[in-house]
Amino acid sequence: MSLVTCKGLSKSYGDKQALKQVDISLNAGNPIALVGPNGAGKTTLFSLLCGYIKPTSGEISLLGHPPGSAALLGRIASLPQDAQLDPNLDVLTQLSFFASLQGFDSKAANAEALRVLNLVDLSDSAKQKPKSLSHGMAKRVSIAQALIGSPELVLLDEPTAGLDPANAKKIRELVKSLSSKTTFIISSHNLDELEKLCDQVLYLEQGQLQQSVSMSEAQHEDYLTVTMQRCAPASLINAVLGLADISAVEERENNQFLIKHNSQQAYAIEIALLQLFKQNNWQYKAILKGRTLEEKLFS
Ligand SMILES: Nc1ncnc2c1ncn2[C@@H]1O[C@H](COP(=O)(O)OP(=O)(O)OP(=O)(O)O)[C@@H](O)[C@H]1O
Repeated sequence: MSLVTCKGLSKSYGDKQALKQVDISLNAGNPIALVGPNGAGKTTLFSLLCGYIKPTSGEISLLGHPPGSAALLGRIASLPQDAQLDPNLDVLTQLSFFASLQGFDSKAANAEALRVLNLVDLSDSAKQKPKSLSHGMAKRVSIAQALIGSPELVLLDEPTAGLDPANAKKIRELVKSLSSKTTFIISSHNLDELEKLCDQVLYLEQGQLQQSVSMSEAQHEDYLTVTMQRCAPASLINAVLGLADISAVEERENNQFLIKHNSQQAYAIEIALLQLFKQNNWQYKAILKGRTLEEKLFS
């Protein structure tokens, strides 16, 4: 069964049309990215999926049910961009309360709250009140809240925004580790992060779904992306262009080069590149099959 289906989905706020005729069909599986510039309609789409707001026109089905239906209780959850914790209740009490709203009895609700706190590595903070938590810890508590009841679908609106790299990494690892049972849809402006996590990327712009990119297809593309330590770009470009089956080499930021080839066997190009680097004593940082997400979306 399709996890999420949207047909002709539109949403207007007064005369501002935030979403325009969006069609989406998503299946359960690896995390899915939702990308787009500020104001593109990402939060509006999440709010519609959660049933917080109603579409102006069009249809939405989640696991075969309309948003907000009782059949979805505990099966879908979200981390809103501006998620707030109750300042008066300690973390464990509020998570237990949310678990009890899902039907857990008091003992099970407590156990479930501890389970999700453990998932976000905050068991030791169970008795803390939100004001004593750092921004990163508070975000992790909100993510824990979204994980109560092990939902099948979790919508994360900018889950790592404002987090330091170590906390952001923890969130990514958590998402990865839960991905076999839960499908995450993640809205973020951090393309590097999404690239690490997601297989499919939805790109919204001015309320319209402009692209749906599959990251796994990248491996079948005729591109390699090479990031060098330090090098003379002109020499590198000339030398790579001199290899067999190379049709173009373009320089990008930070010593990154996009290499387009027309070989059926990408590995032959990789070997030739490594030999070239050795001959010239050039050090590389990374070789990526295909193009980066940024390249796919914006070039
Ligand atoms: N409650 C509202 N009333 C009026 N206009 C709104 C409302 N919510 C959103 N909008 C408008 O709808 C458009 C889409 O907003 P939305 O918040 O969905 O974008 P977004 O992609 O999530 O942006 P960001 O990346 O900045 O979070 C914007 O032009 C925004 O100003």
